[in-house]
Amino acid sequence: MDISSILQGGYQHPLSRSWQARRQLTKGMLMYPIFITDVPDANVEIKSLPGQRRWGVNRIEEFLAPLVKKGLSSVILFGVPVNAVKDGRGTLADDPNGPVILAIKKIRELFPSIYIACDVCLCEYTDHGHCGYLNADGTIHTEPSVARIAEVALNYAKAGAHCVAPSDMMDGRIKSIKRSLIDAGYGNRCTLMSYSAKFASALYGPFRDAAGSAPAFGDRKCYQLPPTAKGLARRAIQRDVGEGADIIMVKPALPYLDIIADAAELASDHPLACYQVSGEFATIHAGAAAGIYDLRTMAFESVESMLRAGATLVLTYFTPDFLDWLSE
Ligand SMILES: NCC(=O)CCC(=O)O
Ligand SMILES: [Zn+2]
Ligand SMILES: [Zn+2]
Repeated sequence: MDISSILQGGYQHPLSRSWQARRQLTKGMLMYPIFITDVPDANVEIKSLPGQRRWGVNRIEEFLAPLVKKGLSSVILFGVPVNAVKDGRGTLADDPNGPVILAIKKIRELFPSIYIACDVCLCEYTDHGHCGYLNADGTIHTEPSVARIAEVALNYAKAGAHCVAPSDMMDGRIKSIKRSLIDAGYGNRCTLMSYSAKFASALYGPFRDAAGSAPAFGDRKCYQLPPTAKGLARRAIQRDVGEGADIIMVKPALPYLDIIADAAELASDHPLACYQVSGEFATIHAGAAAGIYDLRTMAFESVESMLRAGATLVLTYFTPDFLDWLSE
């Protein structure tokens, strides 16, 4: 055989196979999405997300302590009001006695090593379930939405969040959040991670069930990106870099690897996150349960593909599993 034909000599050993990766999955790249409810003692199974639960603030220690021991380094918080009454402005989002603010303080106190990010959006807290304020005709009213989202983000920063991550997709919110963080003295104390390219995806189904955030009417297609929209995604990424985002995110992850690769090129000097969303996680579980593949092998393949595309940080419900698998 010709010299130039032979590749297999380069990956015949597990170690030389590991060198083929530009970037290896490590525990520090994993950010774990967690659901905190306003029922302080809650520990409730989320049926649509295998192994995931809604926790009350009083249960955070028992929930996180074993994971911290295994090397958990960061979480992203989602508040789930189940008792309180929602309104049009999402008052519950930054209620000083609401689940997110209380959880930030509790985690800072119990686990000072954990990096705490907070999802910032209004959909879990508004009576209409949309991510911003609405005009009478149901369209998004951008300016007051952005002002309110910036207010919520600042209140999370004041409570001690290391990172605020707006997922609402309102135009101009990155600039507005950055400005309000700086003006309040948090510019150098809080990271701004933008869900820059968040697509209107079928894969959020289990999350809406978990967080109670399904829109009461209509859909999110006028603010989340159309799945076909490579150009809009590239423009959103460039805009958010220009508006002061510290981290860029693409979401969902596996069906949008080309967008991750685009973001790696357009925001090459930024950390790049991707979110393996609820439907991706549930699908991998369902496929494994159906005997299509081995769960662990598929979980690694999915996340390693994201790293190959350019991600440096992965938000995933597989985090507890990876902490086990990466410890072996
Ligand atoms: N802001 C979070 C979502 O919109 C959904 C995430 C998921 O489906 O896991
Ligand atoms: Zn939302
Ligand atoms: Zn959301």
